Parts: sequence; structure tokens; C-alpha cells
Amino acid sequence: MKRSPGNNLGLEAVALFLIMVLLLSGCATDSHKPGQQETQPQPVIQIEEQEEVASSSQTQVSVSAKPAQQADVKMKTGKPEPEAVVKKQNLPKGFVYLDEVIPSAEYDIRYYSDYNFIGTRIDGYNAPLAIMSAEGAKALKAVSKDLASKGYRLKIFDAYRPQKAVNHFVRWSKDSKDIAMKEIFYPDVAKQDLFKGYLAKKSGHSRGSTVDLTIVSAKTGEELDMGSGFDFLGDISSHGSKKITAAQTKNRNLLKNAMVRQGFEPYSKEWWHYTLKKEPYPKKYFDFTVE
Ligand SMILES: C[C@@H](N)C(=O)N[C@H](C)C(=O)O
Ligand SMILES: [Zn+2]
Repeated sequence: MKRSPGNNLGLEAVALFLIMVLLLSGCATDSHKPGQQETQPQPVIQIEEQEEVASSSQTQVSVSAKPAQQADVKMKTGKPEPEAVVKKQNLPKGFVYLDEVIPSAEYDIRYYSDYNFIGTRIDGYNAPLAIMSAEGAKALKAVSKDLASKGYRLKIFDAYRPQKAVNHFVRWSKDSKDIAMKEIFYPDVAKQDLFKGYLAKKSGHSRGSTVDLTIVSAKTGEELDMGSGFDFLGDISSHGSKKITAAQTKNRNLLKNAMVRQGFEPYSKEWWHYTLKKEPYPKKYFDFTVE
């Protein structure tokens, strides 16, 4: 087949184009030789690094934070950003939010979470907040100051507890099949016996001047070893238990003495539970929601 001049010109142009492509691609591979460092970071790599940091921190940080902020928070503090809590501010007269009176304390409101002896959020806890009578809060602030001078801070698990929460406990106790948290919180006590001392159908907490708490080191933030955890419903949690070490007894006594000095009364079966002796509402069981 004869080729026209026009065809020849076309072939030459294609050959020239191919040569140029080959030359250019040769230059590109040269700049990625092993061991050779790039002087300019590649934008693609930067994005991948950012995504990596953000996603690895996601499990540790509250869901309300955006990924980029999460990474930032983790790098600056090493701790996840606490969940933002909006207060309804409609407390009955005579009650206060504890975090406003004792901002130095830690708040781990277990009945708002599902890490408690039932395993779900408890009725009446719409926010992870601790509420108390003004008198109870004032006395607790004095406890906090006393312990601060010794290098400790308070950690609050529960304070005012609405009657509807107590009713939830009662309802749950009647379902013998629901023992999801037995191994962790009451391995040695039959569920139907929990109301024989470990739980109350009418609780001091609903009167507003009872608090469940422990002590943490101000330096490390670690809880003091009390020999059993909060809400471990069993023998070992009693004051004077022989099942714990001398150091654990000393820690329980540190809390007990500080609380008693400010007018609180301990509860024999639970080292973490204290009621203000001169409580302002000794006969009233409140039912307003924690929010
Ligand atoms: C459940 C525990 N935290 C508690 O507070 N127990 C006492 C007896 C109560 O229910 O008042
Ligand atoms: Zn209690």
C-alpha cells in the first residue's frame, strides 16, 4: 500500500510524541529512587497522615468532637475532650449542681452511663450531672478542700437520685433473667437479695443529701485503691471488711474521716455512700429529673 506524504507526516508526529512521553516519564521515575528524600512533601501524603491521626483518636474522644479537633485535643492534653453537657437550670429551690460548687472534683455519673449494675442508663438521668441540696454541697466542698490540702480530689459517682431511678432498680430486680452485669457488680449476691442492704426502695439519695464518691490522687488522677469498686455489691465493700489490705483500709478511712468531720454519716455496707446528718429534707423523696 502506497503511503501519501500526509500519512508520512502523521507517523513522524506520532513518533515524536512517543519519544517525548518516554523522556518525560524517565525523569519522573528518577526522582523516586530508593533512599532519596523528597525536598517538598507531597500533598497526597499529607492528607493521608491527617486522616490516620484523626481516625486513630476517634475511639478515645467524645462523639460530639469533629475528627480534626479530636486529634488536636488528644495531642495537647492526652485525654479525650469531655462530653459537652447542657444544663436545664430548672432545679427546685434549695438544690445545686455539684460541679458549680466543686469544680475540682471528677464526675463519673454511672447511672447516666451503661456501666452500672443494670447495664443500661437509668430512668431519670438525662445528663451526666450531680445535683445535691445546697447544704450537702457546702459540706462536701469542705471535704474537698480538706482533701485537696493532702493532695487529693473527689470523684463523684452519684448524688441526688430521682425516685423514678429507684423505681427502675426495683423493676429490674424483679426480672430474674436480666443478669447482664452480675459478674462485675454482684457475683456473690442473689439478685433478689440486693434490696436486703445494697439497694433501697426509698433511698437517701432521693432526699438530696446523700452522695456516692471516692478519692483520686491530684497528681496522677488515679482512684485510690479501696479494695472494691464503686457499686460492687458484696461483703468486701463493708466498712471494716477483713477481706481487704491495711493500705485499702487506710484509703477507706481517709475518705470516711474527711466525710465524718464535715457532718456526713457513713453507710456500713458501702464504703462510697454518705448522708449528711443534718439533711434539710429528711422526709421528702424527690422525683425531678437529673438534667
Ligand atoms: C446502689 C448504691 N449505689 C446505693 O446507693 N445503695 C443505697 C443503699 C441506696 O440505694 O440508697
Ligand atoms: Zn449511695
